[in-house]
Parts: sequence; C-alpha cells; structure tokens
Amino acid sequence: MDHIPTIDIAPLGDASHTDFNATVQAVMDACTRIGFLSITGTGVSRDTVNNMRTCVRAIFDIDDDAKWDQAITRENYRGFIPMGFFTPNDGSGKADKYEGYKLHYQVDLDAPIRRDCALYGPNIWPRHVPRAQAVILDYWSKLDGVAHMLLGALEMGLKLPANQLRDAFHEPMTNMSLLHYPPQAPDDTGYGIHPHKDTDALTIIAPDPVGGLEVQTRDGGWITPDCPPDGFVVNIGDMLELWSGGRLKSTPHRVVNRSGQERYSFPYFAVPRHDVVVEPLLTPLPGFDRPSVHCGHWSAEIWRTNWPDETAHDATPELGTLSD
Ligand SMILES: O=C(O)CCC(=O)C(=O)O
Ligand SMILES: [Fe+2]
Repeated sequence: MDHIPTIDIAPLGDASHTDFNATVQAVMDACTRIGFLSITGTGVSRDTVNNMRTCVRAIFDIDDDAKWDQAITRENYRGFIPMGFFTPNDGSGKADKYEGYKLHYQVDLDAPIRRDCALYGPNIWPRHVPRAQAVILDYWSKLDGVAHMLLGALEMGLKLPANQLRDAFHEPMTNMSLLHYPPQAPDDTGYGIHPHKDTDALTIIAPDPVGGLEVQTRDGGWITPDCPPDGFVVNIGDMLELWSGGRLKSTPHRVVNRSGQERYSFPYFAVPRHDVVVEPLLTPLPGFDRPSVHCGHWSAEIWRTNWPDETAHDATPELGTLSD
C-alpha cells in the first residue's frame, strides 16, 4: 500500500549536515511515489500555527451578512468565498461544504509589477479581526521559507541547476485559502472538498487535529496522512509535476469532515511569478505529454472560471482535473 512518510527536514537547512543527502532522497522518494509527505523540523513553532488557527476561526466567526460585503468578486478574487460557492465540474451538482477566505501574495497598489499583471495587488484584510494581517503575513513568510527549502531539495533531487525552481518564485503568485468546514452528518455523501489535484507547484498545510484530509493511493483507495502535531502536510501540485516531466506526482485528495467538529484549514499554495512558463525542465517520462502553462494566464483563467456561468476556453490549461 502507498504510504505518506514523515520526514524531518531540519537537515536541509545545512548542506554540510551528515543527513543532508539522505533527507533530499527521502523527500524525492515521497514526491515521486505518492506526491505527499508530512514534514517536521521546519522551525515554524506550534505557537505560530495555533495563533494562525485561532485567527482563522475568528475570521469566520461573524454573521453571514457581514461576510457578503467582504466577499470575492469577478474582478477581485480576494475575500470571503460563500458556503456552497464551488461545485465540482463533474456534473454531480453537489457543492463543496466549506466557506473560504482568499488571499494572494501581498503587493501595494502602486507596485510596479501591477503594470505587467493586474492580478497582483493588496489583499482585503478582514475588518473584524484587526490582527489578521500581521498574523497571516508572519505565517506566510515562514511558509515561504519552508517552501524555499523544499524547492532547493527538489532541485538537487531532480539534478537541476541550483535555484532553477526557486528563482521562479520572486514576486510569486503564491496564494492562501482560509477554509472553514462545518461538520458533516455521518450519512452525508458529499465532500468538504471534492476529489481534486492541486494546480499550483507545491502546497503546505498545517492539518487540523480533527482530521478529514484523504489522499488517493495508486490502487484507488484513500489514506489519511499521519502528521505529528508540530508538522505540516506537503503535496506536489500540477506545476511541479509538469516541471519535472512527470517524475514528481500531483495526487488527488479530498476532505470529508466527519469529526463532528468545526474544521479549519489554511493551505499555502506556492505559485511562480506571472511571467513564468512552466514546462518540463527534464525529458518527460514516457507517456507524459502536457502543454506548458503560463502562470499569469493560468491564474486569470482560474479567477474567471470560478464563476458558475463562465466556461473554460479550449485554451484553458487542463490543470487540476482528474481526467488527464
Ligand atoms: O483543507 C484541507 O486540508 C485541504 C484543502 C485542499 O485540498 C485545497 O484547498 O486544495
Ligand atoms: Fe487541494
């Protein structure tokens, strides 16, 4: 059976560490086999994560009416995402059972990069939780560091030139979703989040102790990552799969909240800069044949096709679907 390993990544912080190469290899094995791993030794404290979880809970703890005037719009995919907004494109019509709050890499309104890509900009910070901006940006910068370390290990494991991946993440389109999943009744056949693959490069999640994340194995079963309380779950998204010519695996996963408790999650999605074109950096594995992805166009398509009345163009990248 496939297995999601727990790896202490502390040795990655020091190239002369005796366990450096073994840690790179362990990360590679996980990413090439199941595409998921749990990590410890990140240097991100339990207090940082708990602080973030408390903040996320407070953000959702207001009346629905107040959420609507800080909600996402077609022009700006930032702010509250109402419960039931996202439905899977499998025709089942069953909406996912979560509400969200969308955040993107923070830049000022007058930042030069906005002249090249208008998707960049300031976030909508929740008015009712004044500390949210500081707490979230602190968490975000710590996860930037963790992502950087993992990307360095993958460069080494894939035998790419140093910084080839990491250089794509200056002024990135990295984003976060704050998520609240109400408990689902035992006989509820729906999902918190329906089975999907992540469309980004790399996702990092501090799992809610109430559980609920499930990962598909190669034989079609579902397993739950084992993650220590101070750990994070990491998974490869479609962009790293594409960069690696199919070596690193983007694996379907889903959320079902049968805990009887409220579940809060705040995935960090590492996405390269707008002008990066993701295409294989190595000869693709036999049978791996995917079109390249322009990060800015791809992000614009995600923003547009979020809306139920917008349909994908022929040119919409086939990322994140379970059909390919
Ligand atoms: O909430 C989680 O644990 C997973 C969320 C997820 O898979 C996603 O937002 O892509
Ligand atoms: Fe996901």
